[in-house]
Amino acid sequence: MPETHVEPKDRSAARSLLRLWPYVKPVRIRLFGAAAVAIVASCLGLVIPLVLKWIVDGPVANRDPGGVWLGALYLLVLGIAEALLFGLRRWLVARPLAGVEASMRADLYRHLQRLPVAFHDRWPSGQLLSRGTTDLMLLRMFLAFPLTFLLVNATTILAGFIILLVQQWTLGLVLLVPVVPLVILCSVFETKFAVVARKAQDQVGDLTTVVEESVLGIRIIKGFGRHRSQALAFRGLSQRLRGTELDKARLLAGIWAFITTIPELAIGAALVLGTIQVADGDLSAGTLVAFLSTALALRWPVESIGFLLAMSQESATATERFFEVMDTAEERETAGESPSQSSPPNSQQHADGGMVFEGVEFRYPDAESGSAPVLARIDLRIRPGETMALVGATGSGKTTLTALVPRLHDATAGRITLDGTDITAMRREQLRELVSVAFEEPTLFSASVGENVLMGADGAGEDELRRALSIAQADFVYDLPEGIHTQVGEQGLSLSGGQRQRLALARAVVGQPRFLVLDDPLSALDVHTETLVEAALRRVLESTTAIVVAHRPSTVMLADRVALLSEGRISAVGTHQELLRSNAEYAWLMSGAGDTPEFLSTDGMPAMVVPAEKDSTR
Ligand SMILES: Nc1ncnc2c1ncn2[C@@H]1O[C@H](COP(=O)(O)OP(=O)(O)OP(=O)(O)O)[C@@H](O)[C@H]1O
Repeated sequence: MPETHVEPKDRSAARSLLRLWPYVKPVRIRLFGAAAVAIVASCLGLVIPLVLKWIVDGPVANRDPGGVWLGALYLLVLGIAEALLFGLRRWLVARPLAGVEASMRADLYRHLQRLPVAFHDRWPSGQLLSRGTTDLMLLRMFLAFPLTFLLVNATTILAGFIILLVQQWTLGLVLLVPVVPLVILCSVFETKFAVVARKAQDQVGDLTTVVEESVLGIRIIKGFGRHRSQALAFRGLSQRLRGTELDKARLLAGIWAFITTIPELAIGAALVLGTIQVADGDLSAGTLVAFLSTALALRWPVESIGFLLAMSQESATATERFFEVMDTAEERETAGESPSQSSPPNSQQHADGGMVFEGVEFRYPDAESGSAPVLARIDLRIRPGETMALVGATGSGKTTLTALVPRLHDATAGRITLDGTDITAMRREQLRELVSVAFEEPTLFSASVGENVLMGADGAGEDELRRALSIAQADFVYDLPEGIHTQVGEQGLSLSGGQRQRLALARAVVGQPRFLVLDDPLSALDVHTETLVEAALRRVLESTTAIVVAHRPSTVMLADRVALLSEGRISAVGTHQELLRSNAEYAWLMSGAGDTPEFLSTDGMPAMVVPAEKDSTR
């Protein structure tokens, strides 16, 4: 089960939240306008006690019913104005903040597309999903509510205390006493809450990963009857999240209790002192009523500070989680030339054309230091128009080698050239126009069959689509309910493995690429379909330079020559027949499991390994 929890660094919530400024800047006028409207609305609430004082000391003391009615009318107008202004505030922020959320989400998605494959290998998908959904929703809510109300409430509290001190400064000082302990308590609360907020948000990410894996792997779970153990594991994770949420609730309840009780005690003390002053004739009854009403009107702005701080902490955590992804460096662009200078290779210009690997070495970024590289000293030349099969035992590095050509990973040493141009000197878009890929595990997207295939080439039309479908022997699509417009489900689950592979193959050939990289693309086809696809593919391969990972002799037959990969090194290059005759390991790999060719040693291991052809790069 994935579990990702990052302890919050020694950080300031305000500094984290300030990073949102570039997104907020375009809507700042509306946001500040809404805050100003809310401040006016909130301060209108503070005028109500002053009207009460006027009613008590004036019309009530003078037994003037007309004055009381007038006072009531003032109160009604103030109440309606307050409500309308709060409504206006909400209207002002709703649309721009939805826009802020959408643009952050779009940036995150675009960035994810540009991050190297190594990043996606490392990060659980649920962590990325939760950052793009729950975290961004939290941030929209923060900008709409806590951010404004922290400002509004702080201003209201300040204005309220000025009114209290002006009315009766001794009683006002009594209410100011709790400020010091409350500030200390709030800062302790913030530190503790930051830790659990981060934990909870990371746990939501872990939970999302499990849900996603379970949905995608539902066939395996059902097939192996693992639903109970999966459910149990899921329950374990959700219990852990529940525990963290309860920790959050406990902290919030604690701060809430203090924030409510301490000011109440101060108001109680002010009430007793005020009553004594009224009895002594030092204070008018109206002033005491107004003083207490103002103090009570400040209760909500003070009490709300607890959960506003909590929401701000969660939002600071969400901001950090968002920028953890956004701060990760995108794929490196061209090393030497600037993108505008680089031009696609021209096979006519280069005698040294084709696909050439020169001293290529590769080590995965997360490999242990000191461990052997996955690929080492790879020198291989695939001539223009030639098809090279790549054969090797499981784990020998075939997929890794093919992934270097479209730069899904960058070689850690050496270089790869296409028709004489170093692939690192090309823009990635150019490179990926030149090179098409089809992997053993074909991924289809939630789109129509046609759209899935046409993803392989910009600007290709229906003619190219039909040609590609024909090459890949994917004519079955015309029998689907809506032909090429049939939507295939997430990952094409509604299609068989062989059908998906044929569509992935069609996608690889639709753009008639100059270079093709096929990672065992026919493994899920029945022998008859495989024969048909091979016949059509042979025509395509004639006009491209291709590298094809092959596990079976039938796939090897598509190739002009074969390169044997042994433990990350090219150990032999030759035609299928040559290698069958001269290389025991190759013969063993091609013979199928259980077969023990006569030239293998008695322990079943290859008796000899032919070294790589000296001139394999020529
Ligand atoms: N993302 C990764 N991070 C670290 N190591 C990896 C990663 N992907 C593959 N490896 C390791 O690299 C080695 C070569 O893997 P690769 O998938 O290239 O082998 P392969 O020859 O294609 O195997 P197969 O025939 O089974 O598909 C293996 O030891 C594998 O464990």
